[in-house]
Amino acid sequence: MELTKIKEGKAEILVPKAERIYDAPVFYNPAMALNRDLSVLLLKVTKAKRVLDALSATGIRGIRYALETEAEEIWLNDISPEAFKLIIENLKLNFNENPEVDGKSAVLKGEKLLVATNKDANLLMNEKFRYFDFVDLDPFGSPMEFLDSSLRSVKRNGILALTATDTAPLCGTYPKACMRKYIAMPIRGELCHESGLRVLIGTAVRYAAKYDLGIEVLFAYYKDHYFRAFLRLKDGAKEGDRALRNLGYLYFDSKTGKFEVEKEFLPSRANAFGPMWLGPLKNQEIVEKMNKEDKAELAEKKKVAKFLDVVVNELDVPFFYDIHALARRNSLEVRRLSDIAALLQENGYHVSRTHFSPTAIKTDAPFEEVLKALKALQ
Ligand SMILES: C[S@@+](CC[C@H](N)C(=O)[O-])C[C@H]1O[C@@H](n2cnc3c(N)ncnc32)[C@H](O)[C@@H]1O
Repeated sequence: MELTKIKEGKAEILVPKAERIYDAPVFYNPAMALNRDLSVLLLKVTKAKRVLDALSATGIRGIRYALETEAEEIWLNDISPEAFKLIIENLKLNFNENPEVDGKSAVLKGEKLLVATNKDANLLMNEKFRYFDFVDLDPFGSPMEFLDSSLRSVKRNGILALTATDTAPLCGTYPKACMRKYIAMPIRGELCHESGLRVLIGTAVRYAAKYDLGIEVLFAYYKDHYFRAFLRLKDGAKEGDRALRNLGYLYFDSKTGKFEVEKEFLPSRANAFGPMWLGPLKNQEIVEKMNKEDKAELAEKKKVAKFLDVVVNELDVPFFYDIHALARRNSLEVRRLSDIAALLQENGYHVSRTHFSPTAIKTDAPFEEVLKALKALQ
């Protein structure tokens, strides 16, 4: 395999040379640098010590966690033998020491303990029962096939980080695939990214509940065609019940763009989308701390700062009004978000931008008020 050296954050990583990322024998996607940056910030803020990068590929994620956070014991795993070899090379490159290799595992004991393994992630996570403070699942497509094992492998009160790149099922392009993977009905159209994220979290909540675990969403977002959720497990049957009470359904009138949500275990009406998580998508203290962290060494510092600014100021209410879609559905002209926001604020409502869409607002105003504001500006 022909390799080239890249730098991301504090890590130097050997990655395969390839025309297209999916042709490479070991996967590396530079476009996911922001995903890794945000994960580094969250790890720094939550101070997790024992971390598993379960689907590690080149090792870049786990190596960055070791170099850029307070994590003390970092495991890097991949089922591919080529990836395992490359992880070992990348450990040597970044820590200037040779790991002790024993078959399908390699250990590097220095200031931090680094363990590379070449196993099926499900097998490893089941072996390491309630062992990790933080488990990161960053797969091709859906994380669902690893979800059960990861819930066993994270300590009770630990953190589970999920990436899902299967946006076509979660955004309703392939509803059957969403029903199979997530046991939920997705929605298409302007709300699909927030809905897809909430379906992903809702599924994790339902899986966790059977272990008498609840979930707190520390931070969840959609960006660049992927979903990401950092979920804190909460120990106990009561916590499981509490999390389930945040599940519910979305109803959408495609003629007007009016949406409604209901927090119920079962839908009360026909044409419901879900079940999905309708609770908060962030812990305000955590995202504010992430935003205050020093970003100088991050790979995408400017993009991270811009993105977190929106997240920190975003109203944490389910769903938003995409002004372009609202105008189109109601045969109106598009008007500036700031003008609509000003009218709503004059009437005592809260309004913010949303990271889900540059052409949308989040507000606690009812649909009719938002429509009235848009009409008043015609
Ligand atoms: C999207 S890549 C991971 C990218 C990496 N996390 C990063 O940030 O660059 C997914 C990886 O999962 C590995 N993989 C797929 N199925 C696996 C399994 N059952 N157990 C362990 N690794 C697996 C693949 O070999 C691949 O390297």
